[in-house]
Amino acid sequence: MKMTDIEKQVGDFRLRIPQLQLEDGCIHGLIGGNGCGKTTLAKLMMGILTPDSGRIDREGLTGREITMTSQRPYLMHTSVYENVVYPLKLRGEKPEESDIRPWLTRCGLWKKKDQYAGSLSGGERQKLSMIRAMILKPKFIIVDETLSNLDPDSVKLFEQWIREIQEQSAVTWVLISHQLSHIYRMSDQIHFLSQGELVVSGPARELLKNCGEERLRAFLDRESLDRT
Ligand SMILES: Nc1ncnc2c1ncn2[C@@H]1O[C@H](COP(=O)(O)OP(=O)(O)OP(=O)(O)O)[C@@H](O)[C@H]1O
Repeated sequence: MKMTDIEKQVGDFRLRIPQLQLEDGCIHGLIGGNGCGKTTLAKLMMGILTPDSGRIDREGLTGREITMTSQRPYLMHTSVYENVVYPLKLRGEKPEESDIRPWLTRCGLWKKKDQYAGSLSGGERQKLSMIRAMILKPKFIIVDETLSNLDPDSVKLFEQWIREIQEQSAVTWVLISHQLSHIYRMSDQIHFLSQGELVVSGPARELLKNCGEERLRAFLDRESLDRT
């Protein structure tokens, strides 16, 4: 996906993306402070928002090939199992229990398959939201702070899962997170937003270890101070 000269106003906030290239089949980390525009940018990628000006080239991706999960996932008022099955049925598929079981088993939710989804814990809801996105086998997945409530073992599990999917099906991932260690472990490319502007993009290791860009340097210093 490629964005050029994008501007988008929402309320008092203005997002500016001069140039953003999201290479296919890579894991992209989208970072920046609270309110800098990460979710707004993700919604533009998804097509939930349209830009006021500029161009988005989705390079042949159709709407159903792009999926987004959020920090506070919207779940249907039914069971865990039905929450996974429903989006597949909407696509005209007729999934068997044996299609669903491995996904829920791997993240520990199979034993809760008949439980009302609204009664899940915050972390369990996030896991269910990830499953709902991944099982649709999209080509482009945006994960907006969706792993933020997971315990370290569960984060590891999903990190492994994301890598497997990327390697097997060349899926493009956009990970939005304030957990820089997660971004550092996972990302091929980093994109840093500051106050509504895309400031710098590039290879993750280079930018996170050794970046001369002043605003990114200051952001990384503040984040690591917050963690001590
Ligand atoms: N519909 C809207 N109306 C008015 N302001 C909005 C709207 N949507 C977003 N904003 C504002 O745009 C700014 C960017 O919001 P956005 O959710 O994109 O930030 P973010 O980088 O994802 O933040 P965080 O890290 O806190 O999740 C915020 O100041 C927010 O209040």
